[in-house]
Amino acid sequence: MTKPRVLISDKMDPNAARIFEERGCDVDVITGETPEQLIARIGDYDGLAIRSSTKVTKAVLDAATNLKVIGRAGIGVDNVDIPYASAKGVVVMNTPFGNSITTAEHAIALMFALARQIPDANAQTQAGLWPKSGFMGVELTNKTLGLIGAGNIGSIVASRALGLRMKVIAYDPFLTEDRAVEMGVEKVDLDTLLSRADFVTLHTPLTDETRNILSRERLEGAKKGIRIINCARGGLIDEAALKDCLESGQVAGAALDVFETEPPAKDHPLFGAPNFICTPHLGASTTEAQVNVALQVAEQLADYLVNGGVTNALNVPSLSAEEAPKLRPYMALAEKLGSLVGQLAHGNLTHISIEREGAAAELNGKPITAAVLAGFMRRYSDTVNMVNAPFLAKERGLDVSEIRHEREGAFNTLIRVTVETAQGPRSVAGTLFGNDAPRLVEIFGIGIEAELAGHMLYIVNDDKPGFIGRIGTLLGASGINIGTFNLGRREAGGEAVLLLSLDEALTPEVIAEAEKVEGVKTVKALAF
Ligand SMILES: NC(=O)C1=CN([C@@H]2O[C@H](COP(=O)(O)OP(=O)(O)OC[C@H]3O[C@@H](n4cnc5c(N)ncnc54)[C@H](O)[C@@H]3O)[C@@H](O)[C@H]2O)C=CC1
Ligand SMILES: O=C(O)C(=O)COP(=O)(O)O
Repeated sequence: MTKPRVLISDKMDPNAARIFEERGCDVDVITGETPEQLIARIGDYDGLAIRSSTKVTKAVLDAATNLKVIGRAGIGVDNVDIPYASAKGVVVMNTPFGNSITTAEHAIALMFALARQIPDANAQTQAGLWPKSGFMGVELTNKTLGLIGAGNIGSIVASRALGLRMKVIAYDPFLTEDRAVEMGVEKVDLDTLLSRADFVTLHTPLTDETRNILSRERLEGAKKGIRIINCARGGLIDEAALKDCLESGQVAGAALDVFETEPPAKDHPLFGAPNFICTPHLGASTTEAQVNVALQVAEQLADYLVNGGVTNALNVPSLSAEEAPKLRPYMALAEKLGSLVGQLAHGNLTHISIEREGAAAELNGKPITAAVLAGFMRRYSDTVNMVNAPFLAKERGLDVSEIRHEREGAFNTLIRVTVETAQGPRSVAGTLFGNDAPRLVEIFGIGIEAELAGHMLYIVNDDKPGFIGRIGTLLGASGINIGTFNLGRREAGGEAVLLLSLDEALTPEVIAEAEKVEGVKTVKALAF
């Protein structure tokens, strides 16, 4: 088997490359390239490991013809076009916790630096001045800190600020009252936060909702003398308005680790503004955090490329280490059932339902549904996988329903996939033998027991003596070897189904001959 190839395109702790190699991947570390250079190179790789410098645009993804997974050694993924990656079937993962303490500590460091004007005082002192009277600071104790975004980093900042005896208030539409109490913060709306906070610190992702969240209007309407820290993303604050507010004294100080455009232009309007300090996107830059995220991203990417394990993915249901071994045979079964129904059902299919019965009902349904859709959507495209199948299904207007039956039926675990056709509903169902061997047990209402693999021949016929012999003779005369032979029928003498696994693909000529065999109603070559 050829080894998966991984490109590390941003500076990363060397542990990442080591882990990739140990886990059976070929790895290249090529950083600092232009977008054009990356586009020229990316087609060679199965995996891409990045930080915030590499921009994974539509053009990069179009050129990434072999790419299966992108791993962000860090948290923010606004540098990746995730909807387009999803449409292309590329998994996007991040490392959601590896640098959160480090980034929270940077926000606290910047808060102290603002309160005591440390960077300026340091520069002037080292320049030979002794500006003891020019740097009157403020205490943090008893001041109010306003958190915008109270997720992982925001909550660490809150705990540190509470330790500094600050009062912490938070604006986050997804923060529950219970969680706010647990964190020791007061949940408020954004206007209240800005009217009460002495310091404001931002910890949200950059999204359409959060872009420009500190707009000119909000900055001008905030409590006079507020101090602002942004270790999240440029684009959250109106930079031109911030400069005006610093100059007017409306904002008493601002510390930015991130800019709308990085690196910012040499003549960025904020440079030189009063009480403005900045760092070059250093929030995650500690030895500890960089080792954490490098190890984690390499483990996650290698696990996906080598074993199909999915951890911390942003566009596909994750499979935890505990559930992955249990779910994998179900996903194989689900994909085969989706593929079977997709190959057999005719016409414009607008509805698919996925029922899980018995033990299957207890499992995480999302990966199972994604696997059914991956199999099913192959009737429309060869490049479908679990990542893009749900998107493609939505694009085609396919209505997907999921049903759980806790009770067991004839099998202790079962998945049934049904599509609505012009002739009515058509179902196939399968189970696992010995917990890990997928088996088809029902096809369009007829009980059968068959493996679904490789090349297969599906025939619906009248249940009459001599039929099996005639088909066997035809295949033998055509030089096609039969692997397994499975039969099912509605009732004796009624409609019957024959499902054969074959050692090679059927030719159109053999199919045409099979259609002529007496008693045959339907013939279809299947491939899994
Ligand atoms: N400067 C740096 O080097 C680093 C920056 N970051 C940035 O920090 C951000 C936050 O990271 P985490 O706390 O780990 O993410 P998280 O996902 O744990 O928390 C984000 C919080 O923002 C909240 N949120 C979403 N929309 C909001 C809105 N419209 N208004 C207010 N709150 C909203 C969410 O509910 C969530 O609680 C990342 O997205 C990343 O952009 C992260 C690491 C390093
Ligand atoms: O993890 C994040 O979101 C960060 O912003 C860290 O960025 P970096 O990996 O230091 O370029």
